[in-house]
Amino acid sequence: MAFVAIEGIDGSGKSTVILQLAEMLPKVYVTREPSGGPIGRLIKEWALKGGTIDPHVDALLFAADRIEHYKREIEPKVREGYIVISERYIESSIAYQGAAGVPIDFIKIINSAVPKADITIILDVDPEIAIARIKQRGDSEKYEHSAFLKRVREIYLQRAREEGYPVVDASRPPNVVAKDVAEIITQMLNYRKYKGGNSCVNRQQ
Ligand SMILES: Nc1ncnc2c1ncn2[C@@H]1O[C@H](COP(=O)(O)OP(=O)(O)OP(=O)(O)O)[C@@H](O)[C@H]1O
Ligand SMILES: Cc1cn([C@H]2C[C@H](O)[C@@H](COP(=O)(O)O)O2)c(=O)[nH]c1=O
Repeated sequence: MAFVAIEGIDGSGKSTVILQLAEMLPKVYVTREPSGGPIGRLIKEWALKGGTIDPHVDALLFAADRIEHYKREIEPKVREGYIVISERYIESSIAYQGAAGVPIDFIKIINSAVPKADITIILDVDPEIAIARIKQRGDSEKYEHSAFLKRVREIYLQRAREEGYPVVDASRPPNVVAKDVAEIITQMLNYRKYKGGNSCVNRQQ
């Protein structure tokens, strides 16, 4: 049916919003990156725990995980008629590995084996708020530092301007954020229907 990517810095509220979207929209399949596959597990258990020595390696691992994830899980579920909602996709690599110093053209090339999501939505929040939320949650990962997340946020916002991605103010209460995101998805899906057929909103990189 359609493939939606929900993006944003750590602690922006992606998991919280996606849980609510699954109640608000019909026939939703929820997934995330890093995926639950072997490369995703390697990322979670090794790369995100500080195992890699160069951010190009992170970029390559995330791209490899994504290709497997898209071909094994996302594409089949879209074909079965689901609205597939992924927490993170290509824009996460552009924002995080870009902020870590990997050239964006390199990231685009290694991700060129998979299409862009039909709909990409950025949840935007000040990194200080996000960090406070993460601290409350009680765990902390490699990228969860204010200065780094500021750079990640800037790249997300720049990409939103360039690509026309909707940006949602995620500093508001979760149910308000989820309602906005559900409305954007519904409107974009209706527009797609009106334009005719199942063609995707944007498939180029
Ligand atoms: N809109 C909100 N207002 C206040 N707190 C929120 C909001 N959304 C989420 N939270 C809380 O902030 C914390 C992080 O939320 P969540 O896990 O949904 O973020 P995330 O973007 O998925 O984070 P990560 O990328 O690190 O997995 C959780 O404790 C959650 O309850
Ligand atoms: C897909 C992807 C993820 N990351 C980073 C972003 C987060 O810090 C972690 C994922 O963990 P979370 O459960 O979402 O907190 O990985 C990245 O740097 N590049 C990527 O492509």
